[in-house]
Amino acid sequence: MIRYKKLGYVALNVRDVERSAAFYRDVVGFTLVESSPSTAYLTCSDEHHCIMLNRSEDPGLKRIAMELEDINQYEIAWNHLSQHGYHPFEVPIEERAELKIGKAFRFADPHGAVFEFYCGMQHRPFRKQPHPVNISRLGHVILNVPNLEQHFPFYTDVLNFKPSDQRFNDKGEMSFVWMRCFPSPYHHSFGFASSETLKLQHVAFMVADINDIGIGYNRLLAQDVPVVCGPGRHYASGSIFVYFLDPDGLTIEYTLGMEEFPEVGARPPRMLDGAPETSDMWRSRRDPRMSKIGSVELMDRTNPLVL
Ligand SMILES: CC(C)c1ccc(C(=O)O)c(O)c1O
Ligand SMILES: [Fe+2]
Repeated sequence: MIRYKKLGYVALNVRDVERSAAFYRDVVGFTLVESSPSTAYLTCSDEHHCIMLNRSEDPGLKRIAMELEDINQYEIAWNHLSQHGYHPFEVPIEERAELKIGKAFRFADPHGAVFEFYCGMQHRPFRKQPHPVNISRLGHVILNVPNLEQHFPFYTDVLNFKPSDQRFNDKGEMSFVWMRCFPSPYHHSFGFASSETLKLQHVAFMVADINDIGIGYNRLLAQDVPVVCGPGRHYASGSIFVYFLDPDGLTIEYTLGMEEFPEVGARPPRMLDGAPETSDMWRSRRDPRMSKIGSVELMDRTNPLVL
């Protein structure tokens, strides 16, 4: 089965790369590594990037990139996906050189969303730029997806994601699942919400301590950034959160603290209640603009190399 190091980076489509790069650097707390009118790379560690911004008229998710545990996983993952009828294709060396990543391939999940699996990213011998909010890592990506229950086995059996918790509706259908990319310990790197349409619901960044939540929240308010929910506390992972909107209206979450799972002997997934307290034990108000914007770019099957 496929083994991962982590959720590696998220590629977002934004209308104005320069505007968004400045927002993610100055407001959110990332270090800007490289920027052009078409693409920007930002980081929160000594790796080259954990966010890539791509110019597009349709803001949302371009792709999700997972770092495999090691080079041995490349062939294992390639073969496994091929055997299950998903058709991986290699990322050409010129593009890998731009992305500063090792061997990599891409494929589309059952909804058409683009995943990239790569082996290692260049490290930079620089410290990150000091910022009042200390972001420690890319946390998770949540997608709204149609036919969740039907496609759930793709994420468990093919991708080897493990469910940490699930929620069911009154009809007994799965309405939400939080999943970790094995053997990453974090409660979830992905969440899938049952929905009529495919959409990026939000992207979360983990911060270092409670002061980052408080300082970050007050900075968002002071800079007139729409805070759309929180501060609050999730029941599932136990994390403390604040959600806000980026310049395109994409929903971003600062999150702190998350249950961690051992590789062996992890607790089974829980069935969680559908009450609002499951989402937020503190019951903070949710702004209707939350998670309204966020297209998911689909795999261009006619010309995969342009992705
Ligand atoms: C309300 C959203 C979908 C949600 C719920 C729970 C958690 C968590 O337990 O960490 C999240 O991160 C969420 O974004
Ligand atoms: Fe979240």
